[in-house]
Amino acid sequence: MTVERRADSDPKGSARDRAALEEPACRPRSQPHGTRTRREDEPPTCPIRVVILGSTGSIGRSTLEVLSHDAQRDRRFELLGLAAGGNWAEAARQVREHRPRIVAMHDAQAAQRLEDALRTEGGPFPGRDLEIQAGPEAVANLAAHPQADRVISAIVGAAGLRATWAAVAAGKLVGLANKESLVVAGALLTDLARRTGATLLPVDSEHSAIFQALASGDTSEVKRVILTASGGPFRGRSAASLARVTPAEALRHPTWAMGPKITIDSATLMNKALEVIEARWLFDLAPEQIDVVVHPQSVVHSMVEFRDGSTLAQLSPPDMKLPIQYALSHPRRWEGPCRSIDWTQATTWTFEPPDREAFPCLDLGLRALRDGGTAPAALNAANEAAVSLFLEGTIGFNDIPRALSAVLDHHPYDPQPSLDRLWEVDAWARNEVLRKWIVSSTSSA
Ligand SMILES: NC(=O)C1=CN([C@@H]2O[C@H](COP(=O)(O)OP(=O)(O)OC[C@H]3O[C@@H](n4cnc5c(N)ncnc54)[C@H](OP(=O)(O)O)[C@@H]3O)[C@@H](O)[C@H]2O)C=CC1
Ligand SMILES: CC(=O)[C@@H](O)[C@H](O)COP(=O)(O)O
Ligand SMILES: [Mn+2]
Repeated sequence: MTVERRADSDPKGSARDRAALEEPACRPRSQPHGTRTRREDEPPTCPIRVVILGSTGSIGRSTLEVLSHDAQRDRRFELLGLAAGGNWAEAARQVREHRPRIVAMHDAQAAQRLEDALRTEGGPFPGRDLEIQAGPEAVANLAAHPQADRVISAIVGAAGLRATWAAVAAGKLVGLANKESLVVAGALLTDLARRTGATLLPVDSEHSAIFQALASGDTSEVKRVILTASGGPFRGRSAASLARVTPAEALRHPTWAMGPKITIDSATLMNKALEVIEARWLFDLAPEQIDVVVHPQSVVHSMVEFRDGSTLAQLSPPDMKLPIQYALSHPRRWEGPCRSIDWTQATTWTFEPPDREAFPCLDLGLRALRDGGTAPAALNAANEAAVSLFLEGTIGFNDIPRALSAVLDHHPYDPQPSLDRLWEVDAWARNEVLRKWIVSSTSSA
């Protein structure tokens, strides 16, 4: 019998069950951030009102699939609101199918197009059944909505920080996919969570795996965590052979279907660099306690090695709906749309060290983590700018790490930046990449 069933039949559960449910998010006994609140100590009260930030993206759409599956069975979730950037057509489709009460579009014109489309096509009627809001403040307000029980933060890039910040400031349970929030402002965001009682529940598959494996222990008992990396589409290739790879080739991820920015990050291994920094803040680990191993099958999502020599891992077929659902149901586990591993099939899982020469972004991330202060924010902004330039064909694949290295060498370092300072450095780094790399690519053309 599972803990879940016991707790259902006896609302108070056994002493052991109650202790299990009292484990706070991300730091089973000694929290890295967030103070334990009564809300976290208890199983979620249904229906759980959900807000999805970045609903039109890959994680956003997977979250809606989790909610759809639930709507046909258990009705444990209720969709309160959606936020997106500019894709009004997808937002309109989502509104018709999922009937949120609020939609916030970052782009004001997109909000108007959405409203026009819904008025002409029928369905939820703007102003009566549906509130449509526009602009970055509307997105942040939705993230902090008083009726939101859980907020899935899945806007891509540093652009997601403002809404993540608003949700954390409002003391929410935040399912965090937007790793860049922690990369840019990990110290400030986790400090804010500690003060407001907010909880960051990892959605990123590796961090969800670590979080799940940690349930049996305590971060003070952890020797190290090992993040798995697929190795991306160019695993096994030399640096020289990567010089002329195209965006289309880099977008062909071997195991995951994701948005374009994170897919390029996977190809450069920058995604793993960002994830090392994310793990540092989620689990309050020293940089030396975070390792990376390449596991091309993406079934073992990460491992925790404890002091006694035991290693625990979390395994499942590669499908983001599982960590998303766990961030929505934690501390419970519910039936959902994900299948489990088929143990009747002969299979081989392999592990190998990452190639740090061909993929220098990994070590650039470690360098930024060790430097601390503004370094990770500068690195992240430079990466966002460089990935955009690569995707539009302006720079080559190997120019991405070159651009990041140049920004780390020259950025105006501040060891203890305020949030405003971090935004200044973010703008400086983007500008630096555009200035230097666009000028050099046009002069060499
Ligand atoms: N995809 C995955 O499997 C995984 C993703 N992640 C992380 O989750 C986040 C989202 O990734 P993914 O879903 O792949 O990205 P996508 O590119 O697929 O989606 C990005 C979403 O962000 C929205 N958006 C962009 N800018 C803004 C803005 N300024 N205000 C409001 N919304 C905005 C987009 O809206 P619109 O399209 O309407 O403009 C879209 O809904 C990233 O941080 C990524 O690293 C982590 C682990 C796995
Ligand atoms: C699904 C997920 O969590 C991604 O961050 C994934 O890890 C990307 O794959 P890589 O391991 O190739 O970076
Ligand atoms: Mn990941």
